[in-house]
Amino acid sequence: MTQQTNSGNIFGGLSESRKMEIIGILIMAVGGLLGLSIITYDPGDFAVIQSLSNDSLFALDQGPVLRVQNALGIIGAYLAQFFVHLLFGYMSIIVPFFIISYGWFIFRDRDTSPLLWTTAYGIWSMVLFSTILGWMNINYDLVSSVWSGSSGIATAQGLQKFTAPVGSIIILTVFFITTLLAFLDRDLQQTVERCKEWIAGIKASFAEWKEKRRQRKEAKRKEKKQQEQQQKVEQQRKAERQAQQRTPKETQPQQQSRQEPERKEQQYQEPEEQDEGEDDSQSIADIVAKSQKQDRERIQQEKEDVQSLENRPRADIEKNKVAEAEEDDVDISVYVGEGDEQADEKELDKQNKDKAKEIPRVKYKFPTIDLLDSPPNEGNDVDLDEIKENKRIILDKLQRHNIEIRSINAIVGPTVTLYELDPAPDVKISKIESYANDLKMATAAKGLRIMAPIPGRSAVGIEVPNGARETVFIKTVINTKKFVESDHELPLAFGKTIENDVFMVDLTKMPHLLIAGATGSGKTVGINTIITCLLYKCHPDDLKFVMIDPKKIELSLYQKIEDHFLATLPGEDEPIVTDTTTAQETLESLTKEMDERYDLLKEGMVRNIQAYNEKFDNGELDEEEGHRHLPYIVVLIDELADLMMTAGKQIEEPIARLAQLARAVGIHLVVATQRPSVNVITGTIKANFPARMAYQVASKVDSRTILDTGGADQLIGRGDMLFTNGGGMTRIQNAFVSTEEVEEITDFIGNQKGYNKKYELPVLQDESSSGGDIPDPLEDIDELFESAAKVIVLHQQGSVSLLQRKLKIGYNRAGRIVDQLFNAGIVGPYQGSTARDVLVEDEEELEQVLDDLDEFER
Ligand SMILES: Nc1ncnc2c1ncn2[C@@H]1O[C@H](COP(=O)(O)OP(=O)(O)OP(=O)(O)O)[C@@H](O)[C@H]1O
Repeated sequence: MTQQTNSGNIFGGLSESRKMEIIGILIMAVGGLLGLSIITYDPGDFAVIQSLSNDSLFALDQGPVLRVQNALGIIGAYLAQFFVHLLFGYMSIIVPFFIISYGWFIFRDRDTSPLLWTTAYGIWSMVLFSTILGWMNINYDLVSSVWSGSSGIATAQGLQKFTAPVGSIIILTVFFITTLLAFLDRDLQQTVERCKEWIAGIKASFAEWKEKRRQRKEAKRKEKKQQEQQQKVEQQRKAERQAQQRTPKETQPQQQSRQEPERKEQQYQEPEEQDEGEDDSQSIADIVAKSQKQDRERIQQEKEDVQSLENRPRADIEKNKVAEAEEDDVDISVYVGEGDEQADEKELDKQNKDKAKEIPRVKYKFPTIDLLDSPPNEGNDVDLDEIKENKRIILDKLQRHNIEIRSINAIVGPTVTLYELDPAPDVKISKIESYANDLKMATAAKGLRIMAPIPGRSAVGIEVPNGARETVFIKTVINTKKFVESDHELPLAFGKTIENDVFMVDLTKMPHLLIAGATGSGKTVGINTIITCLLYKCHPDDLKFVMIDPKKIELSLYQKIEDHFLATLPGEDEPIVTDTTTAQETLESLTKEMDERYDLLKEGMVRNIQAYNEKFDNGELDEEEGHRHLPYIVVLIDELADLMMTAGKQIEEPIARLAQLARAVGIHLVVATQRPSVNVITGTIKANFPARMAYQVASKVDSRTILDTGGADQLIGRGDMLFTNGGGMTRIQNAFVSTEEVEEITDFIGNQKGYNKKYELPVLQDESSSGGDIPDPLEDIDELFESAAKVIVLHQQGSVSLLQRKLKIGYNRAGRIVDQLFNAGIVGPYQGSTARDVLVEDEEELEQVLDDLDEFER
């Protein structure tokens, strides 16, 4: 009794799952043993068993039993006899297979119902196949009865009796095919799908190949066109030279210097051409070409974006309608844009903390949001009386000129209010613009700007400055979700648009920025806004600034962040560049840094700095081979005019070169000037800076110089600005960052321990000295060396671009030849961006030098 209870307890104490596991294992064991007995079936075993008496069967002496061949002994022999001999031959192996499957499902505590269909299908297949094999056995004696079993043979015989051999084989074949199809069904569909995908893949690759071929053709066509243009220029020059030969000799240098800018401009305008014919520079040219293509696409995209901004349906701000008035017969609706959603006070700090943790190279804390001043009074107070008064004046003026307006929308921005006039259908919109001065006088508004029509719309826009303007505090711009959550590499939030939206761009996409504005218009604050945005979003590992400030005071506040964020020339004590010579050297060193970065990109087999850094950070590029993490470099120049006045071309050239080529390697320029005249913002500079920011300027001419159109002369100062990136124009109120705020931020960063070693720009010496990397003249001498020497002596000008043009070779090769000419004493040392002196006077002297060289070689 006690025992029973105990045993009952033993089983009762087992969990349900353990019971299932035990049952599962037992079933699998049964299946396994059955399988073993079937596999080791021996037709002779049954005769052995039958010859045994019952006594010998159970006798302790196992001698006769050992004569049974089946691995499972007598039991195995019985089982195999039943399944293999009597039932379905070796096809019976399906039975233990299913028993094991059921055992496994039970062991794993899985639902066994999905096995039902498979079991039914398995049994049917077993019967069918044993019958087919049986049919073969009886008709052709092809297979032994062990494969079909007695049951298979019996079924085949039965079938054949009623349907004759032909009928039976047809029936069996049909059953066979349908059974096979039932099995293949799902797989077949998948196979078809896979085939379809494969064909689609081939089609896509073909289309891609076609597209690439088209692009190649297009590039070739452009190249050809450029060559033709160049040839034309050449012919023109030839003609000019011929003319020169006819004019007195002393006028030549002047003419030459007049031609020089053209040539150099040309050089910068044709980057793809520079490396033509040089294998080693192909990939750099590729990178440049690709980045330029991306620039073009981006500008196009931005054009569309800006247009869509301008075409934005009024419904966007409709919900913020604050008033509607209908005193006279013209409706006016007043709107105030809601602006962007503010982020949680600590969100940016938290995000920055996480970012800093991810970069262990230096212990760094991002400046916190509480360093920035909160606005004293949030929101935009709308002066309805002022708006009604302005409406009255505008309507009054226009009606006097018989211009009928149907309705007016007033959109109140931080600095100006935009009055959108909907003229009657018969009114010629351009007519309104001609009354701009009248309107200005009537509203007594300084800086009234008319857009007739508003781009992309059939309305006329009149921007009238608000009586009381709102300061856009930098905190209200930085602490928005738009800024905090932005994934821009170098995010810049300039300020707010007329609709109170934060205006944001990515400097990496612009890719350089030209800023102009009269003194006191807000440029320096604008630059501070740019730096502040970057400091709040970028880690010092990813960003360095090069600051050039000839005015000496504007950027001096940033000296404190030198150990973290500033890049300088090696051995330079002053972190902020203030004199022209150092500025020139710094810019040239930056072009060298650019070239070095291109080489690194080429070696890393990537096309841009992001991909390169990703590869480097993943450990795919070896530091020992010179690879390094490349931070973005933002070059800030606050007062280009001062530099241009003293160093002219020597400043212009590296700026233009950087502006044209440096984008892909992460060097971006922000250049500001208070003198937007054509000798400061030259054609070359302008051509390479599509993104421009104009603060208030003195005249329409200045506005045209910077924006290619008027408008900046109508701005009202203190951060009121127009921004264009090649597309439309957006009026923005620049966010205000005070000197105190900048000090707080720079103190916060400067008080932290920075990098042990500052980020140094490359040394320039290599290029100018005779030793170093420059090849020995007697070694690996270029086959065009002699021709190059003749060209240089003939033109008395040691310039790389001259060789490029005359010998139709790439920039790198021409540079190498000039170095060889220097080593051979034919040209003088490197002189920055001016051509080298030619030390050989005429061809006769050159012959002598070349002969000496030949002798020396021998
Ligand atoms: N975004 C702004 N919001 C409010 N006030 C501003 C803003 N920007 C500039 N100001 C005001 O205008 C003054 C002049 O600005 P800022 O020094 O930036 O001009 P600037 O163009 O750099 O002049 P300069 O070329 O003479 O250095 C500032 O002291 C400030 O009071």
